[in-house]
Amino acid sequence: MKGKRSLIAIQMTAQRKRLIYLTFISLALGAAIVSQAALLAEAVQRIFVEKASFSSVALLLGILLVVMAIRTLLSYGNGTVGLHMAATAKKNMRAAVLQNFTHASMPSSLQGQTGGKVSIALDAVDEADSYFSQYMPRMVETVIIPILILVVTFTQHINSGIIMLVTAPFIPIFMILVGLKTKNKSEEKYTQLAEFAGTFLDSLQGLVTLKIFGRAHRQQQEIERSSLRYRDATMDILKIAFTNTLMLESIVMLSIGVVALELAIQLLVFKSMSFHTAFFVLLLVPEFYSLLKSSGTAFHNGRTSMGAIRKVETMLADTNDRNDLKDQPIGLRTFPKKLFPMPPAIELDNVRFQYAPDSFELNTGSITIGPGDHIALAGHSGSGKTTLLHLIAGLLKPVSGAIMVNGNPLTQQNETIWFEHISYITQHPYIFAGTFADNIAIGTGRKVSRAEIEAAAADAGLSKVVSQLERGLDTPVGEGGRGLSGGEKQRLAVARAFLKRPSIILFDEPTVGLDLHTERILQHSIATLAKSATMITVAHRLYTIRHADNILFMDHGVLVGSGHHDELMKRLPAYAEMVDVQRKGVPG
Ligand SMILES: Nc1ncnc2c1ncn2[C@@H]1O[C@H](COP(=O)(O)OP(=O)(O)OP(=O)(O)O)[C@@H](O)[C@H]1O
Repeated sequence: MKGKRSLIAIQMTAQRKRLIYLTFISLALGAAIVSQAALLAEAVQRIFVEKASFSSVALLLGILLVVMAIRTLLSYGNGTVGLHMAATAKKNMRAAVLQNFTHASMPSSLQGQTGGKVSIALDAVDEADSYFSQYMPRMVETVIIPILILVVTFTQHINSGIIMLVTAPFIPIFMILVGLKTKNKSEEKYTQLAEFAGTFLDSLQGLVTLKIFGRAHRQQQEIERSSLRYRDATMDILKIAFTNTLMLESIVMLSIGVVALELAIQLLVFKSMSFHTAFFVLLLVPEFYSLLKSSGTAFHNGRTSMGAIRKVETMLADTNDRNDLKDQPIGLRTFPKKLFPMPPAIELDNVRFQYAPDSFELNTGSITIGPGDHIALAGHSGSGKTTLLHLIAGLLKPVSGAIMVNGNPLTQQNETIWFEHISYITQHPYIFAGTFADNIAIGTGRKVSRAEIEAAAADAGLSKVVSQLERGLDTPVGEGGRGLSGGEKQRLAVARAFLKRPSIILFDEPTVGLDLHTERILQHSIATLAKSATMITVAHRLYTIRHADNILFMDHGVLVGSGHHDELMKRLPAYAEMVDVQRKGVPG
């Protein structure tokens, strides 16, 4: 965040033109307010003091009406400019948040609770509204109009001007004191809301697990506690708002009273001023304080908004830091495509990786993967197979060492082009709410025909499953693949890969759960897909390990050996032991 401009400053610069409009409208509004008071004072003077006929003041009253209409229009204009500013600012902020989510690196996407992120993207951005729609227009008005009124008052009656000058600062001082507290409270409110949203979504998604473990009631209490914390934070802000209003009203009433008293004494006791001047000043004084008062309310809303904007800012800064943008792949146009004979040769040169300091560490040593090789990553649970797969995929960045693709560092490849060549079939592929066909079609960025989707489904061994469904490929699938078996989800992922025809297949083999028939279908489809591709499999089945061109055997984050099955059986006791356990325990 150091040296970076705040979100508000960025928005203000982007909307400089509207700020200039606000300034001019406020100037005109100030002039209209003073003119209205002057005309009204003149009309009252003529009608009630000088007893002038109606026809002689008709023109004056006409002008007064026009000025009042202009004043209304200017107020409306100020509000409209503020609303436009708020709409643009919210649109920009939401776009920045969405851009941040879509460009987030793998580790960054995995951090934090989904519900919390959604709440910041929606609620916190919405809360930013009043900063631009109310706070800014009122602040511009407050800087211009009260000064204008004060100058006019001084020219009419110095004593009233002095009273106004002395009492006015109490309002901003009070606003600042309250505002500081409000901003902190508002940040707290958004932390509570994000926490509440996160807990709520998490509980909804894990409802079945919670019920099975008899934790539903306890989780319900946790949601209740979380919602009460949010309520308390909101009530704290409301408490400040009510106290704020009470204090502001008191200051304003008292100040107007003092000026009115002073005017009355001058007019009636000392007879040192005319009725016209006294009435003119008396009309200006409430305008002066009402502007300061409304800016006080706007200030409170503005500070609440600032707390929300600060939350958005922190989230953007956090993910930016984690994404480490300066290390992101280079731009699309600068990438030379000829460096990409596919499938590529991949080399790992002493790659070292850690998720966090003092945590699990991965050291690969030197690994070479030839074009079209079928590699099995083997090792005990937690030995770092998936981490290595993510490094090769470019989803994680090495702390030191390099992953070279066709002789070029992977970190310098363009992410979009690199991902165009990869299919990653995880154990739990994400299935979106939609139809089978929609879910298969996302396998490629290009437009695909129905025939292509049907062919991909058939290649992935889904034809039988689909034919048994009443609506076939148009059958809706629940969010997160609800209603599909683990094998069906993986086959859907394979169908996506058939559409894409990747040069590199990264496959996280299912550890458990598939029946022999489904497993054969899956193996067969993946073997077809892998014919013209490099395939790197996190292998749990002995069958897969034995048939690999090369086995990379990992132990506690270190690549302890590589080679063919027979070779490793002779050379590596740890490998032989793992195979032995597999043979005895798990069907290979
Ligand atoms: N996102 C993460 N943040 C921090 N540590 C992680 C993260 N992902 C994995 N780890 C840790 O890194 C180590 C290696 O995990 P990894 O998933 O690579 O092992 P694995 O060999 O694939 O295991 P399995 O066969 O059980 O899937 C483990 O100790 C794990 O706790």
